[in-house]
Amino acid sequence: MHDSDFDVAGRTAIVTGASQGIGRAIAETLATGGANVAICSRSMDRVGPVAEEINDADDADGQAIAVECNVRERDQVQRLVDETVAEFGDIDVLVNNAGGEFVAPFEEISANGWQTIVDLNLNSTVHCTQLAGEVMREGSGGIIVNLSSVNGQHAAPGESHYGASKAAIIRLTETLAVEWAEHGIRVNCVAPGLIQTPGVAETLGIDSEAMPPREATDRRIGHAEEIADVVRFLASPAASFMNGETITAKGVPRAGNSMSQDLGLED
Ligand SMILES: CCC/C=C/C(=O)SCCNC(=O)CCNC(=O)[C@H](O)C(C)(C)COP(=O)([O-])OP(=O)([O-])OC[C@H]1O[C@@H](n2cnc3c(N)ncnc32)[C@H](O)[C@@H]1OP(=O)([O-])[O-]
Ligand SMILES: NC(=O)C1=CN([C@@H]2O[C@H](COP(=O)(O)OP(=O)(O)OC[C@H]3O[C@@H](n4cnc5c(N)ncnc54)[C@H](OP(=O)(O)O)[C@@H]3O)[C@@H](O)[C@H]2O)C=CC1
Repeated sequence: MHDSDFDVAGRTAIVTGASQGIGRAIAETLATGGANVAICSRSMDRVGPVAEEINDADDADGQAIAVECNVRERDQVQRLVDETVAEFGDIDVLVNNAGGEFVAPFEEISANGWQTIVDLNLNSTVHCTQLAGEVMREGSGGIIVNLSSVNGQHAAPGESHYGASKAAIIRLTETLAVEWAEHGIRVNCVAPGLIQTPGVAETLGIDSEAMPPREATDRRIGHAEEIADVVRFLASPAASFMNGETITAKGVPRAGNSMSQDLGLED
């Protein structure tokens, strides 16, 4: 009989952008599964308490450290990598989660506005992957999970900069899966649909108290934990034959078939 192995216990994972939302849920899920997590955000005041909560939780076997790191700054990413190795000895898993956007028509996005979103989503993923990847290539390999978006798979008005950066992450994932296979590194991607997070709540004013449960299959917004569970699968031996893939997790969108309808950008 085959016994599936979804175990992440004893692994060391970096999760970027983990002070709230999807990143926080990923860190908590991996730590509950016994992984040690190095989590970062731009503010120690915001990410520090998340690490404390993980370390104090009875149901989380893994340990957490918090690092203040703006992933747009390569030297700060190097510090994140160095502090992770100093604390836990290695890096087995990298989750490139930090990201964000503003919604604006293409003609209204300034050169700096475009650069900001490409830096935040794509170039940050490059910095983290190159610097953590160096540790993985010199060691015994590793697993990289990137956060794209359904807006990286399909067009949505107001999302040209975000969509382009998230689409590029999908192609980067596919390319690195091929280039780094010989180093024992698997690289995969998750493309979430609309997920209830503080970032989205702020943008769309969605009330988290009114969230339908995970069991609900009809049109709804997703829970951050529903993305975290996909990441945990990709970070586990159960996903050993997954490489260069993008898993879409979008349920049935609330307003129809696209996130832009949810955002009121399309009829
Ligand atoms: C929502 C559904 C899909 C979900 C996706 C998610 O990721 S969900 C969760 C994700 N959560 C979030 O996304 C969190 C919410 N978003 C944010 O925190 C920020 O908007 C940011 C991270 C995107 C940029 O922050 P920052 O402090 O680094 O940047 P800054 O303020 O210094 O501006 C830099 C440039 O951008 C320009 N610009 C900025 N806004 C607009 C606009 N509305 N219109 C036009 N332009 C705009 C600004 O004018 C400036 O250019 P300028 O004038 O110098 O030529
Ligand atoms: N929510 C959704 O519907 C969807 C989200 N996604 C993607 O999932 C990821 C997480 O989104 P979500 O949880 O909603 O986002 P939130 O805005 O709720 O949280 C973003 C997290 O990233 C951190 N962060 C932002 N900028 C930086 C930076 N420069 N350096 C380090 N950390 C940073 C924030 O921490 P702090 O402010 O403390 O720095 C925060 O912890 C993003 O990549 C997003 O594009 C994709 C599809 C849909």
